Amino acid sequence: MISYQEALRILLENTQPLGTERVFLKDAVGRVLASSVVSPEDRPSFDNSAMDGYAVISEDTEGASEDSPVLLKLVGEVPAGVWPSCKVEKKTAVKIFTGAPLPEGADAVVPVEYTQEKDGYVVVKKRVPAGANVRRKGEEFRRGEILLEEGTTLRHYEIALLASINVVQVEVYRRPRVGILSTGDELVDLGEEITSPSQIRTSNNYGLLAGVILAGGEPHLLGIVGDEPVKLGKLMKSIEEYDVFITTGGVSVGERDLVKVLVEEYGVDVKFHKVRIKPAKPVLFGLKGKTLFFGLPGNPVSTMIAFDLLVKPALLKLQGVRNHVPQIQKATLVRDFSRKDSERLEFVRARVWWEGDTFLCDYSPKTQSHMLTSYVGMNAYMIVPEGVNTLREGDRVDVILL
Ligand SMILES: Nc1nc2c(c(=O)[nH]1)N[C@H]1C(S)=C(S)[C@@H](COP(=O)(O)OP(=O)(O)OC[C@H]3O[C@@H](n4cnc5c(N)ncnc54)[C@H](O)[C@@H]3O)O[C@H]1N2
Ligand code: MOO
Repeated sequence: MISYQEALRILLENTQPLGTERVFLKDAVGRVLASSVVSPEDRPSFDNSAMDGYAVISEDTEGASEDSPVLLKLVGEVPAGVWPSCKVEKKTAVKIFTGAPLPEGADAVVPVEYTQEKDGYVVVKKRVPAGANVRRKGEEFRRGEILLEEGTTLRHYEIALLASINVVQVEVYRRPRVGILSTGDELVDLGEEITSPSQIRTSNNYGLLAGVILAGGEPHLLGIVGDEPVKLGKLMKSIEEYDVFITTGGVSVGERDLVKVLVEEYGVDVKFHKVRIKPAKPVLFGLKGKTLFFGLPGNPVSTMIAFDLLVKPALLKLQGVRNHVPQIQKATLVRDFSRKDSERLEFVRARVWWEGDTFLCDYSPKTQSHMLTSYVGMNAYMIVPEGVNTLREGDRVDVILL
């Protein structure tokens, strides 16, 4: 059985970014840039005021204070959006508003709070050095400068920046199309009637749907199949219509475990089956043509963990995200943890929080792989290394934020 690191390596080696497309900026939220964006202009594009106040020649304010103010003649006014028609000359000032272009001759702005207007003059009660409260042309960035690198995920900050340089459409990686299929004779879909006490409600396909959306993919629910070879065969033949195909259940060692048989019958080239992780040990990964095929274990927590640790990094890499591997942080454990079996790297649902300047970690009392409530109120996985049975209060532990 291979380690998680080895599984991740094999998976990412077989995962390459998808093609690209152009989308309108308003549809690009959460998408990943497929080419770097270069600025077509300087920002600011002209010298302008950072404050409401008076544009002045800084030297004219020399020595100005509350007790000995200086008097400057008011020669005009520039609101934002208007190009100044007046000039600032020695011993004069121009009334100016935030964002308005700095008139010729001025090199500083006195905020309105330190002034008083009187009979066509401004009383200046504070000295301002050259450049004070002025936003210089090109001080933020220059025309021709790379503003956003290829591989950047577009959050609201990047969308605002792109709008500010008039990017109407943007080149992004295609979203992965993800087929999601639940297998199991015992499963009953949402809203359908349970007709026998041995049946259970499906949750994996809906959990995966949500996970795929949050990871930037486009989920396609393919429903549930039990022991229905014709339906299953038809679905398995459609694998290559998707960039990623996920099944849940039937991947373990039981005689009735379908997926293992199916991958052979339908020509999935299996790259690994079983990883030394807990839960989700029986996870299977392979390729059918260019499609990434994941057989996730049926236990609901195992499905979620296999998704977070393997499927999600692949989805991110398919979209061109640079940092696609789960990021590990350190936290201080607040309570002893112990387990009997130490063969596998274990991912325990946990909660992390700051207390003063210490990042603390506690874990869910529910550690088993059929208990979805083990996620309730939790925001991290606490990682228990292979070969370790006990973690002590005060130990620094590895955590992955959910
Ligand atoms: N003899 C052994 N038995 C098992 C082993 C093993 O090594 N030897 N591994 C165990 C581990 S670990 C896991 S995880 C499970 C995974 O098994 P399968 O992937 O074959 O999953 P199923 O048997 O089909 O189902 C397991 C469990 O999950 C429930 N399930 C399935 N699909 C859904 C769904 N869509 N929504 C909600 N719950 C679902 C199913 O009813 C079962 O309770 O195998 C262990 N066995
Ligand atoms: O790996 Mo199973 O996922 O332990 O429950």
